[in-house]
Amino acid sequence: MKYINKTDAVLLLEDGTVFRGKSIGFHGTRGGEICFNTGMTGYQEVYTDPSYYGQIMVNTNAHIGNYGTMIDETESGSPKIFGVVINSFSENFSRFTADGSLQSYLEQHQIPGICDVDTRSIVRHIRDKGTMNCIISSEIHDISELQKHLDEVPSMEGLELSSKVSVTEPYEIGEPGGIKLVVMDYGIKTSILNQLAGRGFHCKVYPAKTKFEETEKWEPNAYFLSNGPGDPAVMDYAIETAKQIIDSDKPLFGICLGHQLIAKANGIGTYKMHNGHRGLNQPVKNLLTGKGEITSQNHGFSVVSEDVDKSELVEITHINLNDNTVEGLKMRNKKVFSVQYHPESSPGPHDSRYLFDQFISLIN
Ligand SMILES: NC(=O)CC[C@H](N)C(=O)O
Repeated sequence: MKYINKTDAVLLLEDGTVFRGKSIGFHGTRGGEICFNTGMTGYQEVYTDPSYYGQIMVNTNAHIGNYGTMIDETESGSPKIFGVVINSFSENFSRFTADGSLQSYLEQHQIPGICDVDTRSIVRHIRDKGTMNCIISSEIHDISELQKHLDEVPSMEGLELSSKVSVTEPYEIGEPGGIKLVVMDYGIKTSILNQLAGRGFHCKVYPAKTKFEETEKWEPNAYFLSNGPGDPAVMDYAIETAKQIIDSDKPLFGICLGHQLIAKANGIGTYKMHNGHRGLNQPVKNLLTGKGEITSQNHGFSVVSEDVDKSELVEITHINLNDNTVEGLKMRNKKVFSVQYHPESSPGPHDSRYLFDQFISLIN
């Protein structure tokens, strides 16, 4: 288990904390928002989830890379994370279906990383101090020099990123003849589309900034707002689209960023969390059924619970059992609902996939 690239690497956090380790992936320098994912499996799905665009990922699972990479396990065409922070990185891999090593995958897509660092202490540090920016480098070892590059990394708060990861042209997926569903692509994961198409939806996926009037020309039966990166509060164009869909009275389902946009369209605020929820075992309670579900999550912003309590139009359907944050919403007199977590759960447990069936029942 040896690395091709054994040069020294540095991880510098916004508060001046320095971690030193070895370089993995692409030899270079890149900054982003540091966050951690507690999932024990699924590193490739996580790295290719477009919602992670702009973020540098600390994997709390100690061993990463040991089962290689496989093209069928991507959530988009390329890794969207800006960098990786790993404890024990394995360049060798063992799985007969793998088509390459994680090292070559990261190199090919120019994603830098650092390994041989104490990821437990990094996570404890950012868990206490909160989310912040960071920079990884295997070429600049002088901290004051690296600091200048880190200063140029924008804050995630106030950043619109969906237009950087959305498709550029509309395309269709699923069975013609099925329920016609407009999917607004704010950075959609492939497995969400697979869940929808697999249930017989005929989806037409539109670029993030497509106007509602344009999507209506296709005469859809329902709408879907996808997950995606960035701060929902500054996505005026998408909030406007959500308002128009709601006014049209067509059924609407939103996941993660889509959920936050539905909240914003109803005058409910969002805020940046101290630390986001990123992992595969977040406990959620469905308040409508009283049942619990273990969920897959990836978000750094959340919906203001007090604003929902004051709203006459919207109610909370799901809450997080760790911290009571809002995990699901529905509109009282409309066929509109959303969840903050990821029911497609790739990776993660499949407890929440009933929500896709619920969407079909709502439409019918
Ligand atoms: N997975 C997502 O859609 C993430 C939504 C949003 N960018 C957040 O961090 O909260």
